Amino acid sequence: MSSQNLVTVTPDKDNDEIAIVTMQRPPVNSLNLELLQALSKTLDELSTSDFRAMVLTSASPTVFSAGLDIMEMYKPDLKRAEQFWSTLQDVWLKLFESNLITAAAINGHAPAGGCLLAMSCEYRAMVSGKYSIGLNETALGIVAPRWFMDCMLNTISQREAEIALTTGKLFSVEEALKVGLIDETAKDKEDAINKCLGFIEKFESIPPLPRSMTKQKFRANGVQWLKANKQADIDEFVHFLKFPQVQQSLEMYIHMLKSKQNKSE
Ligand SMILES: CCCCCCCCCCCC/C=C/CC(=O)SCCNC(=O)CCNC(=O)[C@H](O)C(C)(C)COP(=O)(O)OP(=O)(O)OC[C@H]1O[C@@H](n2cnc3c(N)ncnc32)[C@H](O)[C@@H]1OP(=O)(O)O
Repeated sequence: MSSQNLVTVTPDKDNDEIAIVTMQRPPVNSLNLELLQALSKTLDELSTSDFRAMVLTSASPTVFSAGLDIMEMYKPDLKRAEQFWSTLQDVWLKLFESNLITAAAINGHAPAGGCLLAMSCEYRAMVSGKYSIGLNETALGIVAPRWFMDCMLNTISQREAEIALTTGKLFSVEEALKVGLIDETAKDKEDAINKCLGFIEKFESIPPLPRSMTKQKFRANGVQWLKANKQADIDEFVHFLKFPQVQQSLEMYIHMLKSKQNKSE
């Protein structure tokens, strides 16, 4: 699939000022460099378009996004790894600070980087079912970057966030609702999108500029550190990929994911 098709943007059928942004990198929307570049380009285009709101969702029936593509971190080409991390930083900053009203229709699992994308939006509706969402990095033997943590702190309480991050917790849909990691549950993807549209409707009579400036002021503390430390953060990521124990943890995790599949065949 060409990178142009990795993300699609379609106007909502009843309101052409709302963009439905769909990630479609089968099977699980894992965020590789190309998907991140497509998201980054989409966010640039949306920022200069007539759209005033967006709903982020996925074309997969069971996965919103499986997070970062592990293969970008396992035995990586270090130049590509730098570009990968820098693009992830850009996507996060563009989405977290977007002038648009942003909502996530989480139609399946959203671990790690998938949870980051959802938390970067202003509102989350998640389809009920045996899905999970959270920042599970420590369970993989890796450490969520500080700005992932800041993003979680913009969503749930410091205490819940610290326990969730240190334990690598993946929340069930019900647990996520209880701590406020998601705002509402939905019966299916269409219902999740409708709930996002309901959230967006709240701003019907609010002028866009004061709205987005207020949002950005609220979010300024969360982005401050990354903006001041972009290169140091990339260097740390690349340095961290060189640790043998990190590569070993990733290798074990990849085997675990593959053997899980073999068992169910
Ligand atoms: C110690 C020193 C510290 C110094 C600190 C420095 C700080 C540096 C910062 C580093 C931080 C890095 C941050 C990372 C964030 C991330 O996002 S890591 C990714 C985490 N993601 C996951 O854990 C999810 C893994 N996937 C799953 O759990 C499941 O796939 C699913 C629940 C999402 C879906 O399940 P199911 O529908 O049953 O599909 P599967 O059969 O499992 O998968 C299908 C297919 O996709 C492959 N796959 C799944 N996830 C990924 C992925 N994330 N990346 C790449 N590939 C993935 C899976 O292997 C299957 O492949 P095959 O069909 O077998 O080929």
